[in-house]
Formats: sequence, structure tokens, C-alpha cells
Amino acid sequence: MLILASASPRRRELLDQIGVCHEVRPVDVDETPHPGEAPDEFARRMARSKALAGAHHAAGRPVLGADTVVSIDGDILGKPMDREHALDMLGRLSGRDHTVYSAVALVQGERIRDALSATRVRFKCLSLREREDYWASGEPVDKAGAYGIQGLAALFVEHIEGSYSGVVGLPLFETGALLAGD
Ligand SMILES: Cc1cn([C@H]2C[C@H](O)[C@@H](COP(=O)(O)OP(=O)(O)OP(=O)(O)O)O2)c(=O)[nH]c1=O
Repeated sequence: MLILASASPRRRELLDQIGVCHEVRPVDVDETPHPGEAPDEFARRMARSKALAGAHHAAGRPVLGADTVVSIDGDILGKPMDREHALDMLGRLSGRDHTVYSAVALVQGERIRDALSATRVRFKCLSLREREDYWASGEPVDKAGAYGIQGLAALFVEHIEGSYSGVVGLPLFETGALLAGD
């Protein structure tokens, strides 16, 4: 059975959605970007690191790792450290387009393969009050870019072009192709 090297409840639900039986075994990796590292490269490196870390104790079973980052003006927005950080991130996203990179990596024996989705997301303009109320909902705390498109933040998203499941945390088309060996 496949091992999902992730603590994200969204990833578990997304894998369930496509009927892939799996066991959840979260891993701990250093999620610090290298100086000057591009957001898409960072997401790919993280997905690969998580899958490889999971493979250490997998006894040869296939292991899936994933990573999602929000990127605007070339910067990487990860999870917010605190309220101010979240309000600042949401302020940067307000009224603009950004890109969500979601990478997935699969380790099978000696082999590792990965795939990436890039999705454009446009936010409406957010007032300070809206950002404060959103923080108070508790939703932003564990999410890249301090928002969850699958939750209340659906009200902020004017337009999306790309992979919805990628924004939520696991690009299902790309994941299915990796698992099928394409
Ligand atoms: C942009 C966005 C992100 N997210 C979530 C998906 C991921 O769980 C999280 C990004 O953080 P990640 O570091 O990719 O993942 P994680 O720490 O939650 O889980 P793990 O490393 O153990 O696999 O943000 C949403 O749920 N909705 C969204 O709209």
C-alpha cells in the first residue's frame, strides 16, 4: 500500500477522492528555501525531500510527498507565523493575481519522479476588516499564503486558471499520472 508522507488532512482527503488506498505517515523536513531559490524549484525540492524522508522506513513500499507554495512577485509565501504575518500576506494578495505551485513526488524503490502544477489565482480587493475577520476564523493558520480556497477564502477568489486540487494541496491529475507510471 502507498504511504503518504504528509500531515496535511487536505492531501489525505484528495487521495481518497481518487480512490487511492494509502497509509498516512508524516515526516519532518527542513522547509527553509535556499537563498534565491525559485518558488517552483523550492516546491519540487520539498516534495522530493518529504517523499525521500518517508522512504527511509517504508521497507520498499511506494511513498508520496507533496508541497504547496503561494508565490507573488517572485517571493515564496509559506504558512503564516502569526496574525501580523497572515494579515500582511493577505494584503499582498489583495486585488491581484498570484501563482500557487503544488509539487508531488513519488519514490518507488530506487526511483524518484515528480510533477508540478502551477495555478493562477486572482483575489478580489480585501479590506483590513475582511482580513482581520478571516484571521479570526482560524482558517489561515496552517495554510500556505494564509488562505484556504476550499474554505471561506472561496469568497475572495475571482478567478482561477489551472489545478483546483493543486491549490488545495495535491494536484490530482499529475498525481494520477505519476501513480499510473506515465
Ligand atoms: C493555498 C492553499 C494551501 N492549503 C494548504 C495545503 C497544505 O496543507 C498547506 C501548505 O503547506 P505544506 O508545507 O505544503 O504542507 P503541510 O505542512 O500542511 O503538510 P506536509 O508537509 O506534512 O505534507 O497549505 C490549503 O489547504 N488551501 C489552499 O487554498
